[in-house]
Amino acid sequence: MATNIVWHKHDVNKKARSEALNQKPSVIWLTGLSGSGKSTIANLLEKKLYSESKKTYLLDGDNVRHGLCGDLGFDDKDRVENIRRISEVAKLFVDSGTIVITAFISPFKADRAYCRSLLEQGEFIEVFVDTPIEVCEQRDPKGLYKKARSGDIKHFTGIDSAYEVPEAPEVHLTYEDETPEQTAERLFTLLSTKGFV
Ligand SMILES: Nc1ncnc2c1ncn2[C@@H]1O[C@H](COP(=O)(O)OS(=O)(=O)O)[C@@H](OP(=O)(O)O)[C@H]1O
Ligand SMILES: Nc1ncnc2c1ncn2[C@@H]1O[C@H](COP(=O)(O)OP(=O)(O)O)[C@@H](O)[C@H]1O
Repeated sequence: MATNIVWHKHDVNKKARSEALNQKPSVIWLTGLSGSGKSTIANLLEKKLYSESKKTYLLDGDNVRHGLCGDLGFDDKDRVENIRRISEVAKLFVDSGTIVITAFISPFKADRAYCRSLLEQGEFIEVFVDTPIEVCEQRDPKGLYKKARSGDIKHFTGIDSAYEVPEAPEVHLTYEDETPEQTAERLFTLLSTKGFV
């Protein structure tokens, strides 16, 4: 625990940075099972925002686990720490004026709520990518469900590790509704309606 530390207030702040970028920062937090479509949707949404000259950053589970969270595994304790670190990073990006998109399974309600609690009212937009496990398992883009079923991977979400369904997400996506492109377009429209872009 760090002690004897004080918070420094800087003159160039979130408001100034946001005005310079002509956008309002936020976190679009995609949550759902492995293979539900988080990365696909996140990537398309970022491309759309980028094409509109918006400053964005995409934090993606697999990528972050190569570096910042490379020391963490997949038991409950490590998942909690994973999302805690991501939340703190997302907050820093928001302070920089950036629109952050995150694509983590983030299976626990309390951890998603933690990120929300770090931000200002309205800045956290929870998007539940509600693809049933049968569909995710059929897609199995990385072959992980196969490995989990055969016991090669332990603590796999939806098989022998929990996923707590969001109770009141800002956006609830059911996989049959639309293509990933249409979903990204809809999320962009939502950001526009809410005045973020
Ligand atoms: N045991 C187990 N359970 C779930 N997922 C696993 C596991 N082992 C490896 N992987 C791969 O790690 C990606 C999930 O990492 P996250 O950081 O998003 O997970 S979590 O939010 O901490 O639960 C996940 O990525 P996505 O498929 O994109 O969700 C998997 O590729
Ligand atoms: N409506 C949809 N939304 C998102 N992904 C879809 C959809 N339909 C099919 N897919 C496919 O499902 C797979 C989802 O993989 P991915 O985006 O890596 O999921 P996750 O990041 O949640 O693990 C991709 O191969 C994607 O092309």
